[in-house]
Amino acid sequence: MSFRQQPLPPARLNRCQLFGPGSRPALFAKMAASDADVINLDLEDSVAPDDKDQARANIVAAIGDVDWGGKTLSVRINGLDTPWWYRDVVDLLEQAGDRLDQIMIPKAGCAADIYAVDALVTAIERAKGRSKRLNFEVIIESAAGICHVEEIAAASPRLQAISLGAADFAASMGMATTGIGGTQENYYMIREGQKYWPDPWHWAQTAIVAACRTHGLLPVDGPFGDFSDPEGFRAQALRSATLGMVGKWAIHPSQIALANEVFSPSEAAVTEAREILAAMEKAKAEGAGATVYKGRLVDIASIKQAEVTLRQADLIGA
Ligand SMILES: CC(C)(COP(=O)(O)OP(=O)(O)OC[C@H]1O[C@@H](n2cnc3c(N)ncnc32)[C@H](O)[C@@H]1OP(=O)(O)O)[C@@H](O)C(=O)NCCC(=O)NCCSC(=O)C[C@H](O)C(=O)O
Ligand SMILES: [Mg+2]
Repeated sequence: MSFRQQPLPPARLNRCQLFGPGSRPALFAKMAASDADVINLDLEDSVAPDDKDQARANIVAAIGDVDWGGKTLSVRINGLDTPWWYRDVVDLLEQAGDRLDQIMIPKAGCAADIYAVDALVTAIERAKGRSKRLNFEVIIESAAGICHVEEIAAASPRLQAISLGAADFAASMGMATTGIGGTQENYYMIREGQKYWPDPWHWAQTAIVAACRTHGLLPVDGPFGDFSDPEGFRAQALRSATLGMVGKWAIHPSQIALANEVFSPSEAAVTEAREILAAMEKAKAEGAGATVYKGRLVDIASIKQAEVTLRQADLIGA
């Protein structure tokens, strides 16, 4: 371990982030009643340009009017390359109540993008005497974003989470696909006549996980567009969880239970984590730094691995 300790991410659940367009207020109560840990009301790409003002007004009203329970409530503002984003920030901070927990900044390309939003938010918070600090989450979904992901992760103490936006990322990278996440038909290898399909999102995901873990943020997998393919969603989510991501977006209610299941440690995983800690306690009492558990090596690093599972289980109350 470096002299500098790796900070822990915020201690809150982020297994599923449910999105809904700000232009469809009829969905808001359904989103609030769902099992998603995080709600993302959208002002960006699911809202047509002509509907931006109405969507913003819908969201400002709903932040106070709807009972969001214990969920993390977030609004995705428009990108910094549009004429809408500053009005999104101003209206949300000046007109919506304190229930709003965070805003999501899309298409972050460099640390200065986050700095700019931070400066505006900080000024409004001071001017209006807002006591609750607004948090940020960002989406990495461009070539510039992935190149600068580490500086973006370090850009503001308001930052809590970073997601991969597979659709815009694919477009920005010039990837030959219109799929949003998941297996890509033409991304295959051949061995002894058999095709197999590697994961084209792997590199971007691991870069995001590393940047988040370095700076104590929550790494999140973004959308899986084909909501008629639950097995495809589950496969993608399982890969993301294995790589260290803590959750995934849902762009349809049918994806919420899948995300919650994949990003909640199973009973067997929790039992195994507890047994590893017990085995290491025994080893320590006997003066050993390593021991054998179920025929395999466990050592001091295994304690930290087990603690990852147990921290998540504690948050869920399992
Ligand atoms: C995808 C949808 C447009 C589908 O809407 P709809 O046709 O209404 O779906 P269903 O008829 O199957 O709905 C069944 C019931 O579920 C309710 N519903 C639908 N969507 C939601 C939702 N998001 N939250 C809560 N409840 C929802 C319907 O009202 C039906 O209810 P009932 O009649 O009572 O049974 C729609 O799901 C949708 O708009 N999804 C969100 C789209 C979105 O926000 N997209 C932005 C995020 S993805 C992105 O931006 C890409 C990213 O940035 C990147 O670059 O990768
Ligand atoms: Mg996007």
